[in-house]
Amino acid sequence: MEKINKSVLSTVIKVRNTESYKGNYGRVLIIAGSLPFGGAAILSASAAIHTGAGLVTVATIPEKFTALNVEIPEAMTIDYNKSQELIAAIIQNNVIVLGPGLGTSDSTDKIIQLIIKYCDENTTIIMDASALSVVAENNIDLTSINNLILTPHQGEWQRLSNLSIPEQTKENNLKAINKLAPNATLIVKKHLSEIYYQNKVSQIQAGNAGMATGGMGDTLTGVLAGFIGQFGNSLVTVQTGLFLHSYIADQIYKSNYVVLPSTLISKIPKYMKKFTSNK
Ligand SMILES: NC(=O)C1=CN([C@@H]2O[C@H](COP(=O)(O)OP(=O)(O)OC[C@H]3O[C@@H](n4cnc5c(N)ncnc54)[C@H](OP(=O)(O)O)[C@@H]3O)[C@@H](O)[C@H]2O)[C@@H](O)CC1
Ligand SMILES: Nc1ncnc2c1ncn2[C@@H]1O[C@H](COP(=O)(O)OP(=O)(O)O)[C@@H](O)[C@H]1O
Ligand SMILES: [Mg+2]
Repeated sequence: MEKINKSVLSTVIKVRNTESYKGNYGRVLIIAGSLPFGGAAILSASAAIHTGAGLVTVATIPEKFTALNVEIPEAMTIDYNKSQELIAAIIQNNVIVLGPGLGTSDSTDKIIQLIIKYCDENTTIIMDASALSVVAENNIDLTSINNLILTPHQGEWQRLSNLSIPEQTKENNLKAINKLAPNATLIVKKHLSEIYYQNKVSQIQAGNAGMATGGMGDTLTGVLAGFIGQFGNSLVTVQTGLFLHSYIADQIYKSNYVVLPSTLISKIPKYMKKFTSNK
C-alpha cells in the first residue's frame, strides 16, 4: 500500500501563471446545507475559496443566503429547489460537491437524479455526507457518472458497502467499490484515511484526534474541489488535497487541544504558498 507523505505537496501545487484569470482555476458548484446544517455549506465553500478555486457557487436554501454572503462574500448563491437554475449551474461548473448538510429528504434524491442526468462527462462530482446516505437508502446506480469521488466516513461507508467497520479491510473495500462504482475514487475517512482507485490503495500519513470535530469532513470536500478545479482530477491531486487537509491539522494540533475547521481553513493559503513548486 502506497504511503502518502509531505513530499506529495510540491508535486501538485504549482506557481500560478502571471497571464491567468479566475476562469483558469476552476468553476466549483457546492450543493449543500439545509435548515439544521447551514454551517456545512459555509465550511465547504470557504475551504474551496481558501484553496484557490476561481469561482464558487453555493446551491442551498434561500434562508441561508444572508449567512453565506456575510461569511463568504466571494461565493455566489442559488436555490437548489429551483430546478432550472440548478440544471444551468450543473452544466456551467466543472467541479461539483454534493451532500454536506443536505439532509436526507426527497429533495436530495431529486438533486442526485439531476446530476446523473445533466452533468458533463468531464465534470468531477465529489459526493459526501447526506448524498451518500440517500444513495445507500434508495439504491441509486452511480455507474453512469464518469468522474466520481466518494468521501464517506466509516459509518457512511458501512451504509454504502454493507460492510461493518471491522469488516472494512482493504480487500473488502476494493471489492465493494468495484461493485458500487468501479471507475470512482473512494476515500474512506478515518485515522490515516485511505484512497481506493483502480485496484490501488494509498494511505495518508497525517491526521490527529483534534480533527474529530463536526464540519471537518465538510471542509475536506471544499479542499478537494479547490485542488481539482486548479490541478485537474487525478489520483495524485486527490492524494495531495487529502494529505494537505490533515497536514495543516497536525501543525495546528501541536499547540491547540482541538482543531477547528474554520481555523484550518484560514491557514490553507499560507501552507499552499509554502509548498508551491516552480516547475
Ligand atoms: N455544522 C454543520 O452544519 C454540520 C453538518 N453536518 C452534516 O450533518 C449530516 C449528518 O452527518 P453525520 O456524519 O453527523 O451523521 P450520520 O450521517 O448520521 O453518520 C453518523 C452515524 O455513523 C456512525 N459512525 C461510525 N463511524 C463514524 C465516523 N468515523 N464518523 C462519524 N460517524 C460515524 C455514527 O455512529 P455513533 O456516533 O452513533 O456511534 C452514526 O450512527 C451530514 O449532512 C453532514 O454534512 C456534520 O458534518 C456536522 C457539522
Ligand atoms: N482521530 C482522527 N484521526 C485522524 N483524522 C480524523 C480523526 N477524527 C476525524 N478525522 C478526520 O476528520 C474528518 C471527519 O469527517 P466527517 O466525519 O465527515 O466530518 P463532518 O461530517 O462532521 O464534517 C475526516 O477527514 C477524518 O479523517
Ligand atoms: Mg461528513
